[in-house]
Amino acid sequence: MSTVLVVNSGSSSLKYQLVEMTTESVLANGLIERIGDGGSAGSSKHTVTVDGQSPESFSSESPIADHAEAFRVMIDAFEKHGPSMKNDPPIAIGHRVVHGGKRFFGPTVVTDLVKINIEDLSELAPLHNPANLEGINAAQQAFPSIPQVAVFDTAFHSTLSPAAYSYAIDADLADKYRVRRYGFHGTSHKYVSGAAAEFLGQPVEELKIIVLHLGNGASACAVAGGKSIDTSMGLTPLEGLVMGTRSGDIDPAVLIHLHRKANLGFDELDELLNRKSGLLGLSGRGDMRDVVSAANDGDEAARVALDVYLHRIKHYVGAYMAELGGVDAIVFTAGVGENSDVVRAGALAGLEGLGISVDAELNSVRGGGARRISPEGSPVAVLVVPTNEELEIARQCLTVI
Ligand SMILES: Nc1ncnc2c1ncn2[C@@H]1O[C@H](COP(=O)(O)OP(=O)(O)O)[C@@H](O)[C@H]1O
Ligand SMILES: CC(=O)OP(=O)(O)O
Ligand SMILES: [Mg+2]
Repeated sequence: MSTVLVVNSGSSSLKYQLVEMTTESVLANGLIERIGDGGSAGSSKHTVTVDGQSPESFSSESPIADHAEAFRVMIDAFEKHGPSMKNDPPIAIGHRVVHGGKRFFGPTVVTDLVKINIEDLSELAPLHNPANLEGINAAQQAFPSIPQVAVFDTAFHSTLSPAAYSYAIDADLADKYRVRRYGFHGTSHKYVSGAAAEFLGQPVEELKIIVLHLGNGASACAVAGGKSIDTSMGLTPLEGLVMGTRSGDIDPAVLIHLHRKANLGFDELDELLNRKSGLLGLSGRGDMRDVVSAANDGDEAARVALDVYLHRIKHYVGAYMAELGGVDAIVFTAGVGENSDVVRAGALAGLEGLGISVDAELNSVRGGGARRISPEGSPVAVLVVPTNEELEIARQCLTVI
């Protein structure tokens, strides 16, 4: 049996999936949360699913100090509940790495030099790259003879033109300090645009698609003929759409103004824009479910937060239609995009003149796989396509080992 283990290490979590590659079926997956959160509760949560089943005994709560320990806990779970990694090891371990800078354009077998480069790029993705590297180190320790493969969020956007990726600042300074737009969530944008084309029964090479990845982090991507031509995140995963706690687009002069007038230093400004802005900053709630329910209850700040969030999405849809010269499909994905009918309807409201509309009944359907939510015969297909970054990472692993 050929399996690939996919590891997605977040700052405080480790998500994993064991995929059988001939059928692309998921043999087991799991989520370990609150790693290193040794505070008052002192417990981390581990949920495992094997063959689609998650009996009570598979979940456990006990403190997990770091990603190395989380990795051991995962291996133990495989030994206890199967499939055993020791008896039947995976042919590769694939890792999500968020920032690949200008060095990595495709899936890459991890060497010491690759690790040095990932570490070097940590300053451009401080919330993500250090955790990704910890996951790689833990996997190498546990399985020294299995190839580790890094799959970068930035890779899919390596097709951006200089017009799309350049900031209009001093060119020498930009070059020296690697300042340009890189884009993120590329593994998701690639998977989702491919799956959307498959759903429509048309070759992706012939389609113009706008993917709206709306999760905790959120980004839009214009995909022409299967290639990313523009995306809303930039040097770091901060630019673009409004997110749970990140501001997205902002006039850079706001920083200078707040530095001078409110006496905020750079670390405070970093913290402000990355962790205390977005939906949280506007309304005191970072989770879209809470924002929508508060807005429904008449909370004015929540209403404004939702409106700013929707306004920004619409702004990018219009921009990307212009860049693509039209659009065949607009695709919603990730936690908010897959689950919130309110966001989907609101983001595309009033665009009927551009051939874009959402059918209220189709939009209200919950769950399931890829589906169409635009009315029959509507010129632009509006779709919901669940993302599967793990499967895409597993597929890409096979291309390099
Ligand atoms: N029914 C829902 N309505 C609105 N938002 C939802 C719903 N279910 C999940 N979400 C949102 O999805 C987000 C998580 O998305 P996800 O793609 O899992 O994020 P990430 O991978 O970045 O952690 C949560 O912050 C939550 O706001
Ligand atoms: C790049 C990024 O923002 O990732 P996430 O949505 O997982 O935070
Ligand atoms: Mg995500």
